[in-house]
Amino acid sequence: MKMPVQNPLFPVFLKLENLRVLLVGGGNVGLEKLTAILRSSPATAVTVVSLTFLPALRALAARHPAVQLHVGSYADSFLEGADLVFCATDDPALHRRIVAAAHAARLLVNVADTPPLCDFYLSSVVQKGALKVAVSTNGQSPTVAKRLRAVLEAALPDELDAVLQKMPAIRKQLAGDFAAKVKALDAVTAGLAGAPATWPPPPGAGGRWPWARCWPPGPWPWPAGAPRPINRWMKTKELANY
Ligand SMILES: C[C@@]1(CC(=O)O)c2cc3[nH]c(cc4nc(cc5[nH]c(cc(n2)[C@H]1CCC(=O)O)[C@@](C)(CC(=O)O)[C@@H]5CCC(=O)O)C(CC(=O)O)=C4CCC(=O)O)c(CCC(=O)O)c3CC(=O)O
Ligand SMILES: NC(=O)C1=CN([C@@H]2O[C@H](COP(=O)(O)OP(=O)(O)OC[C@H]3O[C@@H](n4cnc5c(N)ncnc54)[C@H](O)[C@@H]3O)[C@@H](O)[C@H]2O)C=CC1
Repeated sequence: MKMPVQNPLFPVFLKLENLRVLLVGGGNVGLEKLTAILRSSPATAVTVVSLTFLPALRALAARHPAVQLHVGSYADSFLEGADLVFCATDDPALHRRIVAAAHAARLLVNVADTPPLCDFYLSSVVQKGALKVAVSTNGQSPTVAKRLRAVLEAALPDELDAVLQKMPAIRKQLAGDFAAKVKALDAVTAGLAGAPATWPPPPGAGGRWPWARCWPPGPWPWPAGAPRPINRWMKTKELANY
C-alpha cells in the first residue's frame, strides 16, 4: 500500500537576489517577511507597498539600497515586473484580490497567516557560514520549526563551515573520472556521517536527539569507563584541519 505523503512541499533554494519581489503591507508581519528575505538574501530588489510603514521597517529598508518603499494603496500595476509576491496587510479581501491578479500573471504568492492562499511557505533557516538548512513542518507548527532551528544551530559545529570552504580545493586536487571523484569525496567526508554510535547515550544526553545534546561533547576529560558520545562532530573538526 502506498504511504500518504506527509509533506508534499518541494524544497528549493532560490537565488532571490536575481529576482524582483513585491511585498504588500508595511506593518509587523510585513517587517517579519522583509527581515526573513533580507537575512538570507540581502541584495534582493524588494518593492514594499503600504499605506503606512513601521519605523523599524523604514530603518531596515534604509540599510538595504535595493529595497524601495512606496507609500500608498496596492494596485495591480505593482505586479508588473515582479517575480514573487508577499501579502502582509490586515485586509483579507485585498489578499484574495492580489492572489487572483498574481495568478493571472503566473506569479507565485505567499499570504501571511493564510496557508490555503500560499503557493509557497517560508521556512525556519539555520545558517552556519555557507551551510543553510531550511525546516518546514508543512504549516503544522511554525513554532516547532523555530525550536528545531535552535536545536540545529546549537548542534551543528562551527567547523562545518571550514570544511565547506576546503571542499572545492580538495575536489580540484582529485584526479580520475566523475565516479572516482565521487568515491574519493565520499571517503574524505566519511567521518561526517560514519562514526558508530554508542548506546545508551552518555549522561546528560537523551531524548530524541541525543547527539544534538552532546555538543559541546560532555565533560572533559571524559569520565573513565563512561561510554563515549557519538563523535561525528569531532571527526568534523579533524576534517576542518585536513
Ligand atoms: C504556513 C506558513 C506560511 C508562511 O508564512 O510562509 C505560516 C503560517 C502561520 N504562521 C502563524 C503564526 C506564527 N508564525 C511564527 C513564525 C514563523 N512562521 C514561519 C513560517 C510559516 N508560517 C509557514 C509555515 C512554516 C512551516 O511549515 O513550519 C517561519 C518558519 C518563517 C518566517 O515567517 O520567516 C517563522 C519562524 C522563523 C524562525 O524563527 O525560525 C510564529 C512564532 C513566532 O513568531 O515566534 C507564530 C506564532 C505561533 C504559532 O501560531 O505557531 C500562523 C497563525 C496566525 C494566527 O494564529 O493568527 C499561521 C497561519 C496558520 O497556521 O494558519
Ligand atoms: N502581528 C502579528 O504578529 C500577527 C498578525 N496577524 C494578522 O496579520 C495581519 C497583519 O498584521 P500586522 O502586520 O500586525 O498588521 P499592521 O496593521 O501592523 O500592518 C498592516 C499593514 O498593511 C497596510 N495596508 C492595509 N491596507 C493596505 C492597502 N490597501 N495597500 C497597501 N497597504 C495596506 C497598512 O498600512 C499596514 O502597514 C492582521 O490581519 C493580523 O490580524 C496574525 C497573527 C499575528
